[in-house]
Amino acid sequence: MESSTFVLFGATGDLAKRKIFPALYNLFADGKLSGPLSVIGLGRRTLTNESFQAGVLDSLHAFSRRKVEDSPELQRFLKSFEYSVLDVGHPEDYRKLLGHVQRREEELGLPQNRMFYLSVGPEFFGEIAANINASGLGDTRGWKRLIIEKPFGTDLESARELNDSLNAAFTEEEIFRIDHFLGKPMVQNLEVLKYSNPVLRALWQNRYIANVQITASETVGVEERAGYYDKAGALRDMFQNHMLQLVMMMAMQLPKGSTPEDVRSKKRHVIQSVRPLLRENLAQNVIRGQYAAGEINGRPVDAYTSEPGIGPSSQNETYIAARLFIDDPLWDEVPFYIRTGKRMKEKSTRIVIEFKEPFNDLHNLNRLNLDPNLLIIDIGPEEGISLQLNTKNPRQHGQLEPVSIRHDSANPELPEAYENLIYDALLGDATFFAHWDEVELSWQWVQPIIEATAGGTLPLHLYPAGSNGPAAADELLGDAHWWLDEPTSDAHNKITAVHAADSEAVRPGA
Ligand SMILES: NC(=O)C1=CN([C@@H]2O[C@H](COP(=O)(O)OP(=O)(O)OC[C@H]3O[C@@H](n4cnc5c(N)ncnc54)[C@H](OP(=O)(O)O)[C@@H]3O)[C@@H](O)[C@H]2O)C=CC1
Ligand SMILES: O=C1O[C@H](COP(=O)(O)O)[C@@H](O)[C@H](O)[C@H]1O
Repeated sequence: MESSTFVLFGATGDLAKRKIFPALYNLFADGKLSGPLSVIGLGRRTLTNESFQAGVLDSLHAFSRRKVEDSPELQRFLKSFEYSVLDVGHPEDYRKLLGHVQRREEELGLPQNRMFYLSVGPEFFGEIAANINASGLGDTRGWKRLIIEKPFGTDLESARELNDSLNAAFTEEEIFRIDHFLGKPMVQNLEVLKYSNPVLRALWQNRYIANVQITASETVGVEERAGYYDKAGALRDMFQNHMLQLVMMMAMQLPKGSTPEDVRSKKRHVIQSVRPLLRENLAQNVIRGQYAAGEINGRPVDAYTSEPGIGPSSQNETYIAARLFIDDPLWDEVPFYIRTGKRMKEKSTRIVIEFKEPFNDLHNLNRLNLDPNLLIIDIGPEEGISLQLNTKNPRQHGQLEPVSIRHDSANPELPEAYENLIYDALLGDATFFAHWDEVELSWQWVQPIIEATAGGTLPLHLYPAGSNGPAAADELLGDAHWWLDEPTSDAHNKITAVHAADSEAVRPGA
């Protein structure tokens, strides 16, 4: 890897503290950052280099997966961090920054490779890119790259505008859009699983797969992010990006030895082939939900509308589920059920593949009523793969029963998503970053949901905190059901009953 300067906008913020500093430290400690390191942190507040370095050290103690002990190496790492005051809207601050970057390049003998990481609100992205261009920061004799965080726009139009403003200063090849789900080891493993296991590879198609279920459930609520979340909702916070990326990663098929371009082209093909949502049947295919008061791990929790910073009549969704189809011969008529929500029963990101049971079709007189074979891919917080098979139980008169074969791959030594992604960006490998085409096509697909929500035609279903989501989401699956949902509490059963009897529990749109 060629050495570079890492210019971090938003270096005094939450993401820098929780994810970016620990990721850089772990890469450094693993010996993955070759040559001298130069990180220049930016923010409006005034900090000396020493106080900035002390903040970096605090964040390592709090968030690094690796134990942090004082050593000459640690001191060397901390000394590579310097700080400059920069207000996004002040062009003179960028000229000052250019002087700072050049001074460090000379002091450390660094090539003019510059990584600009925008860990600031998306409203600043366009202005920063323009100022990088205008100030000369982008005129390098080496490479320049831009890492940006989500959210990438708030709808199709704003995403296009944002992309145009970035393209004025950076080419698509220079832009690395982070979707941290793509940095998770098990997501990165998905493709390998398929091409290196002939058994799975053969089964990865509509002939054998009955349906695919992708769940990202969380027990946390809105926390301190009311201002952002009440506008974004689950649709923009998780669904348009992380969930649709998981669909692409799950459904694409690649030959071994594929290039990053092949991966992106296959992903584009998948998202392009997702059958468009029609206004007429949107409510049968998409379920929006919001958590009511409930109980999580034995503790009572408030309704979303009672959370600090959220209005009592908020119509924002904290849960969304959808049924979608991919119009491609490999996936023809295989439903993909996807859902994500806050304040649910458990924290879990998981893909479940339900295989068809050829003997259980209606015309077969020898129906066995077997449980289907399931392939379960646990992405987090526990990582692992399980296969559910049917076998005879000799102690139960040879009765058939399901057994699970499981491999747990959790390992605290494994790099975290941000480490993987920052490392790849430094190498210039864009495989696990979202290409603009994927982002644009994802917004295009969710646009009818945004419009129906704004027009009040997509109802908002309440679900009790601590449940598996609104009962209406079960109906998406018809005769099938969500696999591996933990049993729900009485509260859930009660509210399900209320759903049926009392239209108060289903709020029509705003
Ligand atoms: N935190 C998280 O877990 C996640 C965050 N993100 C995204 O990452 C980005 C950063 O989030 P987060 O760290 O949480 O946000 P914070 O609000 O914690 O930090 C914002 C940062 O931006 C800087 N900043 C704000 N205004 C200006 C300005 N006018 N000029 C220069 N710097 C400015 C602040 O510095 P100062 O106050 O010193 O000016 C601060 O360093 C956002 O886009 C967010 O959506 C994405 C996924 C997860
Ligand atoms: O991007 C986001 O992801 C987190 C969930 O990520 P995970 O890695 O903890 O599963 C979510 O809590 C947050 O609202 C969202 O912005």
